[in-house]
Amino acid sequence: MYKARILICDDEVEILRYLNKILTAKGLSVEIFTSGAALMRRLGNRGADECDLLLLDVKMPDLDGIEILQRVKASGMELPIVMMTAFGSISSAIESIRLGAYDYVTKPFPKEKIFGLLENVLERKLLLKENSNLKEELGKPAAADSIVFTSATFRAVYDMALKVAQSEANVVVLGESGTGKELIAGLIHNNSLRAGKRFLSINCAALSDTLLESQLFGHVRGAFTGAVSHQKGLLEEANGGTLFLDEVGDMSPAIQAKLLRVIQERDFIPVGDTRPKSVDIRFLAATNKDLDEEVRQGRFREDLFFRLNVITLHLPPLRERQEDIAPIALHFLRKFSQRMKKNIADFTPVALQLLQSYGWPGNIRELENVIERAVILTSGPVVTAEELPVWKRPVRSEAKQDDRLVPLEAVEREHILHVLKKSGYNKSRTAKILGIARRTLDRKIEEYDLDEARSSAEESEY
Ligand SMILES: Nc1ncnc2c1ncn2[C@@H]1O[C@H](COP(=O)(O)OP(=O)(O)OP(=O)(O)O)[C@@H](O)[C@H]1O
Repeated sequence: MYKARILICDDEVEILRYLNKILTAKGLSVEIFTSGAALMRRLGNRGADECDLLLLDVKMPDLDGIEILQRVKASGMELPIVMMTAFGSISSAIESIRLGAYDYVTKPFPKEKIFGLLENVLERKLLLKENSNLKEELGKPAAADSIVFTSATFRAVYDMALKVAQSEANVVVLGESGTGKELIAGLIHNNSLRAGKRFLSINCAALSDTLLESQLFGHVRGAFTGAVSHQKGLLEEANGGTLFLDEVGDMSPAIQAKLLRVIQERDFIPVGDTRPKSVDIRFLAATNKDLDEEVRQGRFREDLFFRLNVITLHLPPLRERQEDIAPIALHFLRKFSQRMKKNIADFTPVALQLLQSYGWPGNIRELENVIERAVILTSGPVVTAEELPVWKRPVRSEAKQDDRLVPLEAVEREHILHVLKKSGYNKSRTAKILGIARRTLDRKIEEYDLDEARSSAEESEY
């Protein structure tokens, strides 16, 4: 039998004694800490791998619970945290949920409340494990990362996502590549009534039509050459939960028609089968295409669009929320230095300024890659400008374009990228518009790493 391990941190000895008693009586393994510092020492020395839950008091004299929560989240440890708050301090409880706490309980609490919570956490942990196994098979990591931001622009989207999470409405998340669409979809699921059920995701652009169909609908034995056994599809696997359709704008008309039927009739027929199976799924979808335009052009079915797009969330690109760059960069710095067992605490002011003045066409995914690379290259305690490839291309945010004096090559790079994007990365057309030879364009694309920018920013447009 699996014995769950619970960490409890509170400066009130009475509470610790009470929790220790009821939890050990249930056969759980408990570790208690009377101060934030003691808890952090334990996590620092031994990590949280074999721990299932942290019960954490919000108010403590040495290190407050919110600060500990932030540190644990920033470190990338996968430890669900339940905050314990005093009666009446609801605002800090809500703040802690925003910062990634799993839940909160208000003191004094009956033991049923704690047991209920524990059951949820443990069940969720097992489900997440299953979930990530399945998702690994599909070649994508699970969306269990924490969401970091400080900007009001992102907060508006975040709050809206939490609001719609409670409803059963289907949601379309729009945004450039790498802006966090899948992360937001995961947030919606985790805060919905379906949170205890599965969250599965599939990239509709990455698979051929036949493969996408059999992944979604499953197939019976002998349905097509190579179908040697019966296989459940994601619709069946996600039953009761949420299915995230990434790059939904790339779905072919044939699959669109089949998906519409699933949403309307709440049933589907596996490939090669004759009997429909009923399903109850919430659909979340994302695309970096302009879906309205796709509908106008007749490439995306209007009826499916309306069914999926009950609510739309627009994720702003990183260049429009410059204040988020530093906290997110720091979050990745901690995550990667911990993973690579390095002790890199910060960026030099110049390095940070470079990160903040760059345009991030590949958004947060590009920032993540840049920081991962920097952590590999850094041997000292801080990341300097030398380790950041963006030093070659100090492209600023659009809004501040006119106030800054930037090198000519930065303007040239930006303009070439702009024309490339507008021409759908058609190099001959771009060269013509710019009035330069195709060879010259190729050279500049290489010099300014524009292929790299394009592959991170425009993958699916390709
Ligand atoms: N606010 C954030 N805080 C921390 N990490 C983030 C944030 N937003 C995005 N990320 C991370 O950035 C990476 C890209 O995010 P995600 O995959 O959700 O983007 P996407 O918009 O779905 O990308 P694509 O359009 O390419 O599918 C992921 O590793 C994700 O965890």
